[in-house]
Amino acid sequence: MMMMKGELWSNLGSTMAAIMFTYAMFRQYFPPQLQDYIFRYSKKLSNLFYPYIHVTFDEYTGERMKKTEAFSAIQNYLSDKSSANAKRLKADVVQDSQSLVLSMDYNEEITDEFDGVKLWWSANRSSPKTQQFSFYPAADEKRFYVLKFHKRDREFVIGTYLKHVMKQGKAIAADNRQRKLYSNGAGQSFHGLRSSTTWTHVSFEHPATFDTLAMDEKRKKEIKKDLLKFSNAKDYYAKIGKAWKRGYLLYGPPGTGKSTMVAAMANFLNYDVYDLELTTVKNNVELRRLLIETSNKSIIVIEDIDCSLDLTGQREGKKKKRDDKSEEGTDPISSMSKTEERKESEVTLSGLLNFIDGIWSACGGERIIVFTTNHVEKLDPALIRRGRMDKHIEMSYCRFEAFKVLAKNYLDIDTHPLFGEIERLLGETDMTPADVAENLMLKSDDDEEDEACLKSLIEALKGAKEEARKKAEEEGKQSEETEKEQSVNENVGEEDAISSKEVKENGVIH
Ligand SMILES: Nc1ncnc2c1ncn2[C@@H]1O[C@H](COP(=O)(O)OP(=O)(O)OP(=O)(O)O)[C@@H](O)[C@H]1O
Repeated sequence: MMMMKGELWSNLGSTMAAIMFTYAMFRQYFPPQLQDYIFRYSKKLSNLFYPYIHVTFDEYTGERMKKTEAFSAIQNYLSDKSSANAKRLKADVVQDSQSLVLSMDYNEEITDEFDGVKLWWSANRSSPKTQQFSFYPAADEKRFYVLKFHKRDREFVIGTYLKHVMKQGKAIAADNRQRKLYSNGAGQSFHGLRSSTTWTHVSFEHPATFDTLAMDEKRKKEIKKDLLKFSNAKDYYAKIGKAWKRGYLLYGPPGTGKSTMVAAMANFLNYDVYDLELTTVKNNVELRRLLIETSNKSIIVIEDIDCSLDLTGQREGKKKKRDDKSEEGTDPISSMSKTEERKESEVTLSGLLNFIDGIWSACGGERIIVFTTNHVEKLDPALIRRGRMDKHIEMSYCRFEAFKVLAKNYLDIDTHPLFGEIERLLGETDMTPADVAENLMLKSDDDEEDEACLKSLIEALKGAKEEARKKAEEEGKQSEETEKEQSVNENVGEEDAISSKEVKENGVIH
């Protein structure tokens, strides 16, 4: 046995020596052109017998070194398969440093199978010219994926498989995407000079969904259908030549769930949310800049539109008064800024409408704009006409259907003997879902607590009903008194008219 091992080593040694000797002879006696020629043809010859095709996908492309969409999609596509198949993995932090994603390490290969066809993916990087020890990749290091498949599958891979990889990769990216809530706050201020407003963001983690939204099931279904239809209608909007945008107007009393509805919409469509606070936007120019900066797949919300926009021209007047007051005795720098601010125009209704119809329509797509208001009657019809606000949704007081959703969310119950009384009271009393929810908040884990919550809701509903009755009574009394006063005034007016007539006729002047 020992003898056989020794023989093997000596044979290997002599073979290596023979190869090296032949290679040295070849380099020494063959001219470089001939060497090139021989290499090229030997490669062609070997290709005849090598049945595989290799496709390379670089991470960056072009002079501006833009990250390729294909690389990102492949990275996402392979992340799932890598964690199950690859032996060596590397971990990356994604989603605003909140979760780890595993992918195959460099020089690792994994096998994929699609429709019975076998393919091999490997992750690679080119060795940098400037070698130095560092945790960070060298600037000239290039990363790329290589796909290997049999040449008989060429058509299938190019026509079907790669499309599947791209689609899957993009879908995984959309699922993993950490959505953001943007808000426009004032930028840094320098010596009291306010700089322009900018978007700042935090991750969007509102838990509201259509399942937790207290609303009639039929209306929820209708809204979800409308949203889905919009998000899948890219081709339709292109065909009819309209910008891929949709406007929603949410109106109803405070606490009926307008903000909750926006969150549910964003979670349903997987969109970012831009909370646009118009009162901090200096003028139309700034508004235009902010709107242009919004990204696709987003909901732009303007809450309480009646309070934040100069719909009646009163805002300017109020602001001027405020500025005049505060300018008295202020330092020169801050008073200069206020004078400048006043010279610039405020955000106006026409400015906003122009952006909705014009600029906003011309840049990007897949955007929803939502206006919310507690006083729909105050809004200018021009702002909410169909075409601008395509869908008007009334958020109303809590009725029994909506209550059942809240009872399920808060108490995890579908039915209870007290539901009958609650249904009757909700039909007779106006209470917002926010107030109903307040009563359903559990104070302990006690099983008895469900009943206690429902009883406290019944008491609150009875109280609200009584209050509404008293209010209606008082209002009735007041209107009676006003009517009486009016009729007295009318009588006095008539008497005065008669006496002045008499005076005229009798020609007596006192
Ligand atoms: N329809 C609803 N479904 C579920 N929860 C609701 C609903 N309406 C209100 N709530 C609860 O009440 C709270 C306040 O609701 P929300 O802020 O959405 O009301 P709003 O109509 O936007 O009020 P406002 O006009 O004052 O901004 C929410 O945090 C939510 O818990």
